[in-house]
Amino acid sequence: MPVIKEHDFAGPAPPGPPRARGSIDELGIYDDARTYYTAEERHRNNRAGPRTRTYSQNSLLKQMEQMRMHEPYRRGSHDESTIPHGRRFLIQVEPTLQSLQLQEDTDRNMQITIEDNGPKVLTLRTAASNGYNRFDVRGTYMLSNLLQELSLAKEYGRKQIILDEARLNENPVNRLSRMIRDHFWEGLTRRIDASSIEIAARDPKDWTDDPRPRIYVPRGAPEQYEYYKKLAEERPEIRLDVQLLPEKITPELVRDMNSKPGLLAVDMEEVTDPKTGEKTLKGRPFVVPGGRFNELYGWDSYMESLGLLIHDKVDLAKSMVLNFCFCIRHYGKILNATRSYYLLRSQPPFLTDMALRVYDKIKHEPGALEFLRTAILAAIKEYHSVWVAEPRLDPITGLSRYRPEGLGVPPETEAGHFVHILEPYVKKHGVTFEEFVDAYNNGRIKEPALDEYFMHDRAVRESGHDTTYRFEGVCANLATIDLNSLLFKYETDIARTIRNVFGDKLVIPAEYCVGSMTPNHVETSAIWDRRAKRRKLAIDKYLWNEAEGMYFDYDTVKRQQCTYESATTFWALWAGVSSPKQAAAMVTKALPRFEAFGGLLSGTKESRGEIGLERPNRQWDYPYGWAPQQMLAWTGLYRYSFTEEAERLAYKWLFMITKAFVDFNGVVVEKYDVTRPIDPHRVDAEYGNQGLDFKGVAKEGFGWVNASYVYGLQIVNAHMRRALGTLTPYETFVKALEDNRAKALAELV
Ligand SMILES: OC[C@H]1O[C@H](O[C@H]2O[C@H](CO)[C@@H](O)[C@H](O)[C@H]2O)[C@H](O)[C@@H](O)[C@@H]1O
Ligand SMILES: [Ca+2]
Repeated sequence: MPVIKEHDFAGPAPPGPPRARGSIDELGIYDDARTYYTAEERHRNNRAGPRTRTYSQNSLLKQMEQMRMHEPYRRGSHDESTIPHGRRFLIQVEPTLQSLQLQEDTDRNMQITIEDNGPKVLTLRTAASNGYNRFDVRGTYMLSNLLQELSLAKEYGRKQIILDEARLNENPVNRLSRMIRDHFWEGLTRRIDASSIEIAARDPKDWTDDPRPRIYVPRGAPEQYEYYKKLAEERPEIRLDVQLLPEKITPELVRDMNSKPGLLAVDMEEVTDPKTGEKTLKGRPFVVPGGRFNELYGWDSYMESLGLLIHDKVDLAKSMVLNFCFCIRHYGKILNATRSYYLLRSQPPFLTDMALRVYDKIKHEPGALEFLRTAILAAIKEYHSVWVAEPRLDPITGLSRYRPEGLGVPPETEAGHFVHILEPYVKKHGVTFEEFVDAYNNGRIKEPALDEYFMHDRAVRESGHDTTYRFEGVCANLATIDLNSLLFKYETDIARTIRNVFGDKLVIPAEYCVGSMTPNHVETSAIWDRRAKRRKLAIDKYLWNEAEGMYFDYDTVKRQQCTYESATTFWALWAGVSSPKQAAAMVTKALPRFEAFGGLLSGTKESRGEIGLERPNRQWDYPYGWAPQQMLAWTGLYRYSFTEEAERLAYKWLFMITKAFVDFNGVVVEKYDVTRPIDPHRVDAEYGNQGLDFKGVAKEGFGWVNASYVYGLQIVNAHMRRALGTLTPYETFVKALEDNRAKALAELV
């Protein structure tokens, strides 16, 4: 079986979203909303002269009905429907928005979806006729696009617009790709500096009575401390609280900081202020996941970077790598996310792959090599000090576990998440819930069984898979296939980079040394090759299950393999740790257990077990599917030349997302129920779904799902992409292919 070479893979060739090219592009029909709605000339009805109408599309009709008059009903005249790039409508924004909402948003959730019971038709007036002719806009998709366009037009202050029909009936694959490229990334980009600190500092998870903006600056960045202090003084109205982080970060310190949660500073660059000519600092931007997650996350960022790179937003992906290097330098690790309450834990590590993909795009630029050197050195430091050090390293197997430090109950979870766990203790101590949590967190009440529970809970959150019955009450003991695949990838990436980019010699400066390392010693690829080989042996020994044809976690305390079937088994393909034989076994035996309507399930139904009142659904279990699981599996399957399987899974995922986007007013959410064909975005486990809460038009989508969409479009072939644009279910698509093939064969004879 041919195995593709490391980093040859960046997904197959065709670019993600096609920018409409040729004359349609020159007309700017698919311009981003700002460009489209701020172009004065575009919205001036040059054909109208002084007669421009000011009534809403339906109001004249209503008046005539009231007067029992009949306006001659004219659908667009012949020449309008044959205009090369389609019909254009002359619309009065506010009144049309109002009648549209009143008539079509029947459940009043500020979205037009297949669940609304309106007539699903609205009459618009055409621009070419100066509003004299009318045309019906029909169906959920076009009407919801109209709602979105009008919402955007209103935001840009337009009273009247001339709207291209092509924006209403646009191929949904193109529209979603365009929304992601032109709107969602921007909506999710944050910068922690004077330009927008109040937006970046906002924390929807803040549980305190006074959720004011607060930033913690590490000791090693005094210039940043000065910068934020000055900013706070100059703009007292934002109430920015600037705190210097103590030198030593301990579990007690982090627990005590929970009464004052805040952002953690990330990297800044020195720039010259164009107004004053003076030197100042500028925050390095980053993308946040969205919804309640308004900070820089670990593995979300990696997934997001795959989408950003396809959209040529290389600087943003590069900036996120540099922010990670800053975190390793100042906080000792890539954090779960950059808030004070995440200081002690990390998330699944992807830094080497992320840095190499960025490097690949910038390697001809000055400074590219230094960028890669910094990132690889940071990854080496993180590898030694976080992932292969106690307590995460299991010295017996040589494998690693998620096992962060910490004290007490994680404060950022949704209220009520731990009630069922803590209730018995609350009763036992005869205090209120709040009193118990406070006493337990501060060590006045000791409960060793709870300590054990929360050690595992923290590990669950570090794993990124929070939460799942795979991990409950045991996570910190597990050598997981996910983490060990990722570390194998670090080892092989580092080996190859040292060998191929740095002439097989990498000097490790003092600031990157860990433990007994000698400053400025030289590392070659050999030691990293050996580490990778050792890990592969251990993975084969402890995690591979020949009979089942897949990998399982290994319980390092019970010294036995676990039985929970997790989609993370495919991460071994992504990392290249499997042999071709193992890969083939996984495709034949394991893949069918995880494949569902909308792509890959996180875990199998059998492994999750029965759920009920006492045992609620967990969001990383069956029947949910998550973007990172899909993206890693597609890449892994591709890597081992299982192209057809990768394409099929990508198609199913993309189809589900596109259909929800079309039927539910442009929604893109954090995760999907991949067994639910009609409304897969409905997920009520734990804190519910993120990305649903918008009025009129979605502005952000959700970071890693946005990325999975544009990345997935690179996995499927052109034929599939076209079929997705017409919302063809996978089975219909395959049937059509088979029919065509049979026909072609018959014609051959
Ligand atoms: O607030 C509860 C938990 O939320 C986060 O986890 C979820 O969102 C993250 C951001 O998209 C994602 O990385 C993670 O995989 C999700 O499960 C957070 O990471 C947890 O630490 C937190 O307790
Ligand atoms: Ca509605």
